[in-house]
Amino acid sequence: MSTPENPRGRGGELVPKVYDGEIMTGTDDKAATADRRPVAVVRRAFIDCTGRLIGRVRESGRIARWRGLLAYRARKLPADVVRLLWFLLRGHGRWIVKAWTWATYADLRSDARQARMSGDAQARREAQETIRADAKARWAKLGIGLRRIVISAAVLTVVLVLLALVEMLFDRADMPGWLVTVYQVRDFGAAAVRVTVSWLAVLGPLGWLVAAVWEGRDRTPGAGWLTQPDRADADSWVDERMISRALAHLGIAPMNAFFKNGGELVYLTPARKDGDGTAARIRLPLGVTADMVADRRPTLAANLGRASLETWPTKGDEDGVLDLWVADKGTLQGGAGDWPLLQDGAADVFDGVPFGLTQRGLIVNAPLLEANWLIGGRPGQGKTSAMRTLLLGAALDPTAELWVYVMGESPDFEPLKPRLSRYRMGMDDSVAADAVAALRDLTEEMERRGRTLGAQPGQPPKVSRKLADNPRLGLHPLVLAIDECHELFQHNKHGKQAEELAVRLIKRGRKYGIILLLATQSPTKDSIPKEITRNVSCGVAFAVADHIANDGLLGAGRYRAGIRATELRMKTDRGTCVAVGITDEAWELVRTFYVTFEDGTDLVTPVVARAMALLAEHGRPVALTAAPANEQPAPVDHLADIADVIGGEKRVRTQTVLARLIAHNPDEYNGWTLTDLSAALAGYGLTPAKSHGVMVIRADDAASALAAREDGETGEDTGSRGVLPEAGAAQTPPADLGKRHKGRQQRSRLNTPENPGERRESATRPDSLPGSADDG
Ligand SMILES: Nc1ncnc2c1ncn2[C@@H]1O[C@H](COP(=O)(O)OP(=O)(O)OP(=O)(O)O)[C@@H](O)[C@H]1O
Repeated sequence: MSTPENPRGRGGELVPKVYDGEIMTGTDDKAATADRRPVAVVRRAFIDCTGRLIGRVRESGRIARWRGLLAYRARKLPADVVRLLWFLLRGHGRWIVKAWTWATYADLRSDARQARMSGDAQARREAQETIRADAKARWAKLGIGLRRIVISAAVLTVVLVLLALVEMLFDRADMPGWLVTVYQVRDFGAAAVRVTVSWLAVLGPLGWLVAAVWEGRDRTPGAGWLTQPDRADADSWVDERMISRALAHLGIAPMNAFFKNGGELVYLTPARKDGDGTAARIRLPLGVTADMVADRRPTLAANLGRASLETWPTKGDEDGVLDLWVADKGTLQGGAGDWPLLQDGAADVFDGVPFGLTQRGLIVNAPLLEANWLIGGRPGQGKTSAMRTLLLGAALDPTAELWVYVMGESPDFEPLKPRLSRYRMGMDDSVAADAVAALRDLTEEMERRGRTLGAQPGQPPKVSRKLADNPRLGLHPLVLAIDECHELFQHNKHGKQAEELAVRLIKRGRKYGIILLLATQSPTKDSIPKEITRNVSCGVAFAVADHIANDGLLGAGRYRAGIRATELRMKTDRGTCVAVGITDEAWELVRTFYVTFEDGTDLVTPVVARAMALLAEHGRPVALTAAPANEQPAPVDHLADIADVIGGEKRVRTQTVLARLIAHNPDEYNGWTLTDLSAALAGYGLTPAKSHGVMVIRADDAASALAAREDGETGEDTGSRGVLPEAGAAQTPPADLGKRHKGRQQRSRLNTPENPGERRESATRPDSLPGSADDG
């Protein structure tokens, strides 16, 4: 080995310098082989082992972290000591306050004060009585405790003095056995007390100090400050302490006061990992509501070191309960990935179809059965794609039938065409007319399904998978999707009807496997009827401009409750939506799956091809519901309707008849005027008559016209049943009219119970209505 003075070793070779305390890991082999004495061998082995150990220690990241942590705490030691001293002082202060509160009944008096301030005399009286009763009880308890101690001490002293006197007079050897045992117990007790007292002299003050520091500790939960060197790991770590601190700096006055007075937040659910983030449920202090926190979302997000979109303060079960979900940093930026059914697989509409990934990183199986959807957002944010994904899912269920209406020029659904039994796209009125016809057909289909269900054994309350599988029943899932639906609801001619029919379907179609999917850019109260917004079960909002659009899609009060799609950024958050009703949670932040159909990439067509193959495999046609798209609805029988609305009355004012007709069949009669009614009556050879100065339609006349028409029809062949009679075609009714047309006959009979003969006569003279003698 060389020395600093002699860098050359014993053999004259150059060897590195060695300083005191340096561990020689790379010991010179030659030197090692040279010295084979046992001491030198052991020394070399020791050096070798420790060297390796240190090397390993250096490699271990965990230990390195601990070393870093300890070094950090060592640096912080002076500050920690000051902090502990402060806790010690504050602990004593808090004890004094507690003792004072106890002695002066400050707690009880504050109840009384609150009652007085709220002007509740009864509560105040009760609080004062409680003070009196409680105060007595408190001191009484103290007195009883003290008395017990004094009595016990006196008894013990007497016993000990007696024992000492007896021990002075008698030798222990002469004492009876039981007395000796008593002395032994006394001696043992005395020894125990001595030991305890000697320990207490040391442990007592120490315990006192610890208890005082504990009492004076920071009341914010968690002991993160002990181990958390800095906020470098705040990306994935949100604990109660961080949340409390973030809430304490929101600038909400009652919250500030609460923290200033040493208040502690109650964590109904402590911060815990929840998917790709952290969730906590917090009871807020007096005077603070969850809405107030939601309103300060950007500040809260900044305090937690997150983006606004990653911070979700929402209202819990009550206004004073805050549900907070904070995403792990950056996790919401990635897309949802490939749609699970993109390459293979089928879907079952009864189980839902894959729609997207929630903030918890779970796949949402979107409910379609017993659900209706309203999807909205600003242009280009992913509404149509989301609707298409839902339809693609439904297409992979061979029992589902799909109808699509696009109220604009857009090719988004073109590739689905082979799988759609009804499809119209465009901006012209005929598309709106067809969409309304589809809604009307669906309402009729709904009635039919109601009857079919009612006829099933056990009268099942709703369509089940088993019933849907039976093609003869026609109870399969039927999905109607309308893209840009605001164009339809705002249509000057068809809008009103569309609204009424859609509302009826949404309210009642649920049980019958009829599903409505609506997408819109414009979810305002003018463009989407309120009844629709109120009744859809699944609301989906992509980025929206304001709280009106937000609540239009997600339901009233959602914005205030912190469920806000306004936080979603145009473009940046394209494909991400806030949804309600699609899971059991109050809301979900969903990154929707995207099945590409743009820029020459078409992943939709292969899925549709698979859907077609599935249909073929199950032997199911594309169109299962009877009415083909171009079928004209049966013409409305105006005469029958007029007779119907006259009901059991002898005559009814023309205005009333018109109003009743509109109520009876708004689709047909909305927009009719008295002139239209007169024209229709004239078509049957009827003219309104004057009675008591007003124009009326007589029940007799209507019945006669009907009877005359029926009579004429019996002579015709069946192919002409729908043809309306000519004006002059009213003929004498046959004598057996009542027998063959029970419903009409009953109505006629009710119309003129007192004079059936006259009725028959008047029916022979349809042109004699004005000024008819029977009006008197
Ligand atoms: N889930 C998604 N993931 C990624 N990109 C998406 C997603 N959804 C939509 N996009 C992108 O956004 C574009 C617009 O989508 P889409 O046509 O569905 O929007 P929109 O809201 O219906 O627009 P508009 O109101 O103009 O009809 C798509 O072409 C696609 O590039």
